[in-house]
Amino acid sequence: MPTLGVNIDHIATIRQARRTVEPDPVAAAVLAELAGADGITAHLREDRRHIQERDVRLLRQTVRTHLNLEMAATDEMVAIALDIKPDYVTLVPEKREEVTTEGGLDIVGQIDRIGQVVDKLQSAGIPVSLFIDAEPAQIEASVKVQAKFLELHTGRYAEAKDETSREEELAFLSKGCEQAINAGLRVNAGHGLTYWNVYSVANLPGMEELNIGHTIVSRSALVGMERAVREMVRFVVS
Ligand SMILES: CC(=O)[C@@H](O)[C@H](O)COP(=O)(O)O
Ligand SMILES: NCC(=O)COP(=O)(O)O
Repeated sequence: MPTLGVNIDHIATIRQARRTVEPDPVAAAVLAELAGADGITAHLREDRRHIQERDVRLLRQTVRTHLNLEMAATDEMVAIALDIKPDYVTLVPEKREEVTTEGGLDIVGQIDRIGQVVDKLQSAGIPVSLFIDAEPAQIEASVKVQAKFLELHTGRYAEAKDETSREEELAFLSKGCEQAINAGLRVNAGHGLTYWNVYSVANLPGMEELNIGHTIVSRSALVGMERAVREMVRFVVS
């Protein structure tokens, strides 16, 4: 069975809604580890809409499991990664206007650039994972650039509207997972996974780690609501 990497981006999204200091994603990472997370994932977006550079620097000092830094393959991000040295980097595609990451990274279309970034990071001792759709050509290209890991994008599976398309998407992920493992890559997966759809992906043979964020942050806001209100009632009504 795979391990669980907890993505704490959307704790930071709540903080950035007020540009204040709470809730701190670094504190959330500590609690996630205490609850059994095997790794912590944070995506430092170019537009800094949630995670800030300060968060990644503190996470580097405090995370006791492993820190997976998701980032675009830009010079700015490569410089930050080389300085902070996360346990591994996941290269992801980014569009400023998107609500969330749409589709996987196109390795085929920018093989030279991705190859250079992978080489630069891995030569500095930072293993690289590529966040891609489970397309055979993208997997072959990922082997060519000598990435250590793939993260298969599970967004289409998660958003499937009916059982038939969900099964098709699962079969697509399963084939991709098998192709990548046979080619010597290690395979993670993530995006849009929830308490309701994670089971089948977690059972794909050879899957190493699932990175899950939004659904965990959403649930923590709800399961924590009663306690949070009770605590405030004690201060207000006394
Ligand atoms: C690449 C990816 O899947 C994660 O970064 C996750 O989606 C959280 O970040 P966003 O919601 O900002 O895309
Ligand atoms: N790479 C996927 C990730 O880190 C978490 O995605 P989500 O669960 O927030 O959709």
